[in-house]
Amino acid sequence: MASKSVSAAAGSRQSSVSSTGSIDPFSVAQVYYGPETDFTTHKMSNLIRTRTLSTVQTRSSNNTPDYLKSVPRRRASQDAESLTPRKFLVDVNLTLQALLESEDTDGNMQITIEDLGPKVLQLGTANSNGFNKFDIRGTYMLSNLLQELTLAKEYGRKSIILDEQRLNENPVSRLSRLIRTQFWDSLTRRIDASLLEIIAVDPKNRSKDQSPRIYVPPTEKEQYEYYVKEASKRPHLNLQVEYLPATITAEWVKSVNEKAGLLALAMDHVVDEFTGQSTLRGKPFVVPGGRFNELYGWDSYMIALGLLVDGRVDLAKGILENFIFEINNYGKILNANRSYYLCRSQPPFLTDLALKVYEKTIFEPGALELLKESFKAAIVEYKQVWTSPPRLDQESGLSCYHPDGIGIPPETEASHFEHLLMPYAEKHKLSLEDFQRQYNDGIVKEPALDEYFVHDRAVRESGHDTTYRLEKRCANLATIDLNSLLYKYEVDIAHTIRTMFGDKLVLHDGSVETSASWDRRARRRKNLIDQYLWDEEKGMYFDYDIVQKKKSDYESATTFWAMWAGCASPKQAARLVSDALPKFEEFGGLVSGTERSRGVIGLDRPNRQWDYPYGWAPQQILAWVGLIRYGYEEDAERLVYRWLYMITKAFVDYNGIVVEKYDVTRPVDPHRVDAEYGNQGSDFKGVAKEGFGWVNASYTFGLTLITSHARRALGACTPPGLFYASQYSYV
Ligand SMILES: OC[C@H]1O[C@H](O[C@H]2O[C@H](CO)[C@@H](O)[C@H](O)[C@H]2O)[C@H](O)[C@@H](O)[C@@H]1O
Ligand SMILES: [Ca+2]
Repeated sequence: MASKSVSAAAGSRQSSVSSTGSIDPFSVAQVYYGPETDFTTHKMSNLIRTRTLSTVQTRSSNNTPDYLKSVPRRRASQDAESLTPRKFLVDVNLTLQALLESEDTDGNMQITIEDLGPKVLQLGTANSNGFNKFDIRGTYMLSNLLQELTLAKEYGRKSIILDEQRLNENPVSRLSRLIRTQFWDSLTRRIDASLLEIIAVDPKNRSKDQSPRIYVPPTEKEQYEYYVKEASKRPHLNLQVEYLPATITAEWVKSVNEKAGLLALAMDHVVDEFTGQSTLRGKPFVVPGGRFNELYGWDSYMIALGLLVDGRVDLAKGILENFIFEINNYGKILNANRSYYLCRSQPPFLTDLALKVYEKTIFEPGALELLKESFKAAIVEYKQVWTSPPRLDQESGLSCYHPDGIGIPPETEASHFEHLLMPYAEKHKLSLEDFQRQYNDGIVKEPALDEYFVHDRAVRESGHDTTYRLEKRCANLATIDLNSLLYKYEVDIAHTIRTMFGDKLVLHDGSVETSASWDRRARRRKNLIDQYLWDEEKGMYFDYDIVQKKKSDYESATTFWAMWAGCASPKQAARLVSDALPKFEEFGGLVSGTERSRGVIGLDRPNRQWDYPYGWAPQQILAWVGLIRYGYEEDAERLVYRWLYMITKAFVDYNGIVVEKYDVTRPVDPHRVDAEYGNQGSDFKGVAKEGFGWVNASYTFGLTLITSHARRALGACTPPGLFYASQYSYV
């Protein structure tokens, strides 16, 4: 590990105050509301004065605050005609109070289209010393005002000069700017002392023992000593540092469910800039957000796509290095790095991530070495996780999601299994809580439940937790999703070994890999996918049930993953576009599964979040890339537009909201999802600071796939039907 010196903050933050004292109206909150721009402490008249100033008023009124008395002001009458952007002089607390009182009529600390206020508030201009008033009108501007005031208050500001441009910014520019300059930073974590207070927090942990805990692999002695030392420096944290056993079994994982903890990740040796001593620093990564405050498997891949567009290669690389660490120390890329996820993985995307990071770092020292380490790790993961028992179905040669584990997944929301477990609790005359404990401890035996949880854990490994597609049978399904991803691994490994490593890659155990065997694996898997998963009559792929020995009939948007991976023939791709796509295309993009496949829902059969009518970012991204790969650019662009429109519209109408998933059939409030644990990302007061990882990424990435014309239409919130009707007569 190379020595680096510790730098203070994440790379994207720069001062936006120029030498003349003027501030970029779109600078990050930290700068915009930071001490540099505080005109009450600095005499920064340029912050207030607009450049068109022609006549200066020197007279101060009696109620002019002291800090403004020396400030030159423009002739009041010019404000109304000014072509230059306005600046407002705002008393933060008073304005915030007035704004919430009149506009947040439902009292949820957000200003949305559901609030019934007058939708107008006056602000005084800075040049007139607040005398000339202008209307701030409409939900979008008022909610932006709420967001800005909330931030200003958090930065301790009592008064601010606020650029009108910050309130009426094009929503596409605003959202992509916030993602780029703020959301990624808010979601960035590293596992080390600098962030322990934040990263140790686990809203999913319901165990009695709530002490923060970190588990360290037995071979990482240096990390262990580091954490022990850091824990002793922070006794208030009560951080428990523990070694993991050399062999991790399902029994052991279950045994620590009441002592849940973080799992250590990759670290660098660095020189502490304050002490000059060598120390460790965690490699950064980005969490999904909401209740998900750890490094996730497939979320991270999607997030990395956005990071790479936004120039945050450091973070994408950190994710990659942490994945390699996980494979080398935990045997797999984990569902996420908490103890209760130790037996479980998630959909694999490592080879594609490694190639994308390599493309962006090609001229950096160590780039090829990192690519090599990534591919060595991917081969180990492929062989030991995805194509070994119990995940490999020997008979078909295809793979299934099928993690190990015992008992009830402890990370789920408390009520998730109530409906399922209540009859068992009644049968054993136990309270629900006692039944759960006794069942987990093996005191009461219920083989049917054991079987249920094998599949439930598999559902969670699939990332599609939960859906009627997979319930009660996931471990028996050779899914089109997983097998497409494994095909992509095989193709990537063959190609990379051949073109980058002289057709020879020596693994850590000394074994040698060449491209030929990976070419063969890919060819074989394509044949198996055609044989077991392709339905010629329906023109799409389905999952294959290895026990019932027949295809499932659930229509899932994962059918398009075959196009992403490149394992569909051009003819199959054409059928997917003509026959399957119309089944999934909804107002806001692709729906996870069709309504017909989901079936009737009701009190006894509640909605599942990965079923109709919900749409998820990874489904959109993989389909877009797949469609483009086969030349269906128009279809891809239309789907991108639908998805981005839905996100933008919710962002505009609902106080800057960006959530985990959307109801793609609802044009008005698509963020409203109450299935399972609700929607992550919606629970904020005043201002959203994180969005949600993969949705942020889908936005950033999606914008690279549409024309500038479409981007302009999006900024004007032009509904998809209207936008495409203006372009193509057939829509
Ligand atoms: O706690 C319930 C489940 O939550 C996770 O699943 C959901 O969020 C993940 C993070 O965004 C995402 O990867 C997954 O696709 C979502 O369904 C977690 O992964 C599950 O294991 C967990 O049981
Ligand atoms: Ca409200």
